[in-house]
Amino acid sequence: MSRKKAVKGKGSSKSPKASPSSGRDGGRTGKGLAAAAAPSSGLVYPSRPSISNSGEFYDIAFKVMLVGDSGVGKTCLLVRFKDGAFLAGSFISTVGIDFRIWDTAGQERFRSVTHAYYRDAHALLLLYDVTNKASFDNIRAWLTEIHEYAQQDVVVMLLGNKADSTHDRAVKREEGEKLAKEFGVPFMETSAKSGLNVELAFTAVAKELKHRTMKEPDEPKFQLQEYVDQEMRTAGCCRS
Ligand SMILES: Nc1nc2c(ncn2[C@@H]2O[C@H](COP(=O)(O)OP(=O)(O)OP(=O)(O)O)[C@@H](O)[C@H]2O)c(=O)[nH]1
Ligand SMILES: [Mg+2]
Repeated sequence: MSRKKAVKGKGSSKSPKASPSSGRDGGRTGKGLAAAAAPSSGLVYPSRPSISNSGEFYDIAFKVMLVGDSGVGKTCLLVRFKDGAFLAGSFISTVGIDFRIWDTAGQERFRSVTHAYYRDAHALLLLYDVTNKASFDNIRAWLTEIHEYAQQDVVVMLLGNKADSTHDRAVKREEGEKLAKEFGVPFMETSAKSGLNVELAFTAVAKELKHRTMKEPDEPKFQLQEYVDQEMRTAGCCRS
């Protein structure tokens, strides 16, 4: 697995619009978004390092999707990540992995379109809004949908977004933790507004995907939730 061969200035990145759906944001797209869908296996192993839309070389591409009710902050989270942490050059840029993130529309009327894109997703960031109880209650339905349409081994992470909105909070952190435990998925609260845990959410998923692909047979499994908890402890609970 060779490392990334060259990196152009991140600021030069201009992702084409190829979102699987278009919500209120008109289908704004994310970092390194693929112009064409990945092959059905999902994993992209170019015979030689290929160049991504952002002008970076990579050996493997992972497809990550942001899902959840309309208005929970999917697009904002992606924009925050894309314009912040990722630009600083992180874990992802050092291992030569293209991390393609697909922003989806949460509106019901686009749901059937989104389903079609679950199949080859490697990871799903499932968001609810901590100020919107209904978006939290709908998480069960989202998880059912994910089980139905996504790959069995898809990495799912539950994110309670808008954690900055302390006055309007309608869902306690403990409730999010409990639900995540029930479904055996990692969980954290985020804020696209303040940046809380945004980088951590994406890098934790990237680490899990990288580990799965590159791990030696006798290497222990990457513990995503443990990693997240450890990182939050190290950062004194609130990363931005
Ligand atoms: N306070 C606060 N507001 C947020 C946060 N993230 C998003 N918002 C606001 O929530 C609203 C919806 O955000 P979007 O990112 O467009 O939501 P979405 O999930 O992409 O919605 P759809 O595209 O319709 O599925 C916007 O008004 C944002 O400003 C956050 O972390 N904190
Ligand atoms: Mg959106």
